[in-house]
Amino acid sequence: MDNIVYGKTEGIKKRVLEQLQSLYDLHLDQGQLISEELALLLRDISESIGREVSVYVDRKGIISSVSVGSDHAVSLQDTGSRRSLWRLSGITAIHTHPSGTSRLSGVDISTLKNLRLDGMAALAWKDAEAMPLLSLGLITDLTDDGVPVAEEFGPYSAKEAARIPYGTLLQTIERILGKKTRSEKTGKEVERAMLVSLHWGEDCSRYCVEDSVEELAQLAETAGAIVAAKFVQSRPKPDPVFFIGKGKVEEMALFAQQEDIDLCLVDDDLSPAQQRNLEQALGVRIIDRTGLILDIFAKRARTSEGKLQVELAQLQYLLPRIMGQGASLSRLGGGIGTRGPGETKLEVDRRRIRDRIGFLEAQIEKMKGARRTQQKAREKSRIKQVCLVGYTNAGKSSLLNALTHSEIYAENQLFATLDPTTRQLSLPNKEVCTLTDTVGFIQRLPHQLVAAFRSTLEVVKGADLLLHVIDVSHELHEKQEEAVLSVLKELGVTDTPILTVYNKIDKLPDHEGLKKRLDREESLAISARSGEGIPALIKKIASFLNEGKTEVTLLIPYTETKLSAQLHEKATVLSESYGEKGALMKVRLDKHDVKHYAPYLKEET
Ligand SMILES: Nc1nc2c(ncn2[C@@H]2O[C@H](COP(=O)(O)OP(=O)(O)OP(=O)(O)O)[C@@H](O)[C@H]2O)c(=O)[nH]1
Ligand SMILES: [Mg+2]
Repeated sequence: MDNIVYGKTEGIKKRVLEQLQSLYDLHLDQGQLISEELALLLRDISESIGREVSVYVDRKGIISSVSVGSDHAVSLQDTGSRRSLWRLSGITAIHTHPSGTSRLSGVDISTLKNLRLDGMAALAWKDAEAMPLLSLGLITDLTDDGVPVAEEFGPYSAKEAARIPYGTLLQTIERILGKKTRSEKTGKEVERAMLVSLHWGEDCSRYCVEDSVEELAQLAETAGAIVAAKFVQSRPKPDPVFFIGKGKVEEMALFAQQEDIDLCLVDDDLSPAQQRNLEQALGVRIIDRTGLILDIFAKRARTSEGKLQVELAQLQYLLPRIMGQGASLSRLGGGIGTRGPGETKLEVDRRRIRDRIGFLEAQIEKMKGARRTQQKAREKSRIKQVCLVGYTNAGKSSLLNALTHSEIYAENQLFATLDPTTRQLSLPNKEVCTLTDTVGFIQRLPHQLVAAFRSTLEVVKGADLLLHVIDVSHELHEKQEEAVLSVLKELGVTDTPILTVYNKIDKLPDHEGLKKRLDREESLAISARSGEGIPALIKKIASFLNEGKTEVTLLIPYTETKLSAQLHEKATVLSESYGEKGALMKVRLDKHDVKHYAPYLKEET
């Protein structure tokens, strides 16, 4: 550093110039606005030359430039330290008003705003011996268009100014500005969340605590929150009052305050009392794992049946939590953002919630009836039903798209799909089947949801074949696979044949090894993205659905037109030609149906 003094330095005595240069050697304490020493030096130099003197100080307290004259911007041009849109420049300007008050001028304020300075301070004094007074300008807000809003504080004596907790003040301001910018970007307030996961007991056989908290973070982001911190604690068992230990509670309460946290997500299910106690101790909203998943479901539900089911699950979750809850009732129910059962619904008492639950159950029951009828019709139509199941984000919807050339919603989000979507899939052997996409599963899927979605998930039960999609590129795919199988069991799906489909092989560095390992009959490696393995999968589905079928040629006399109509309905007619004696039909049908047509069987030639 050459200790350059910028600005109008002509005619300044060498002694004073040296004084100006020596300003570079002064360091402020980190987080300090000004020191008395600096204030007095600036006063003395400014008095002796009768001009303004400015210094720029960075966040570490180092003086990065010194200039003379009123052109503030001169030496700031090359600082280039504006870090991101909503951040301040990290530079504070301190300058003198040699003949006037410390009040900031219009130019001072606009420089503050234009350069997004941390602060703009002006010093003035009554006479050469007097203690300087300091006024401080800060950007404290942004307009809706993102224009900085400045405020002036002070004047303070130099002594007082030296004691302002300037660093903390700036952090707070940046947080406010940051929040404002984020919410402008997304059009809604983005909430800052801290996560906590408790490791207790010995059981780490399923998801380990770190993996689980990682998944919780993904869920939180899916729900639209920003994850500010993850806490993990080990304990022999949960604390009955707070769930986590008291020390952790204190640590997190402090963190919440310092970091402007809006909510705390707990990677477990809390008792209503624990939830209340934690909420009071931490001073932020508490959402437990089930609450969070319900929240995401609420956001995703599209069809009226899906919405009813989510509301039912939410109310059942809420019911035990609203006993004697006055003020915090509405807070408990709301999820991230403004979802959850609406405020008005939350204000009704338990009895009315019960009524609503009864109503929802009845509605869902009615829809179930309609669904059953559809299901029966499908079963009768002998069109085979294939159903996609798998862990959330495994690529079920992407696979449905790849197989049926559709464009249903597939996203790198947890629970992108809630409502089942059915498409027709044409198979090579002239057959068609239906392919249904379903909601993704997750480890420890809330039981309220399993119950509420039972009727939707009945398509899984009624399927002829399940394609279990696994994201083989995921570190924990084996645990995810187990989780899916256990939810299937919970749903009572035990007899349906399962074809295991290892997806996303394009993400694996080497998948030849995997393909070799998959010599099990009922598994397959594919990439829904690149299309690799899709033709093989289609073939496999076809042969699976045709198991127990056989192809025969029948000669149906013209007197038996009823029979040929029946064949068109029950079997797949591969070819048909008309001869003298009747219709020659090549058909594929269930082996045990062949006997019904025995008299008409024609020997293969
Ligand atoms: N690289 C790669 N990415 C894939 C593949 N299949 C799916 N994806 C991506 O994985 C993410 C999840 O895909 P989806 O099809 O939405 O997954 P899903 O199983 O339907 O998820 P949910 O509906 O949330 O349960 C998306 O970002 C897809 O683009 C694949 O074969 N390779
Ligand atoms: Mg999906």
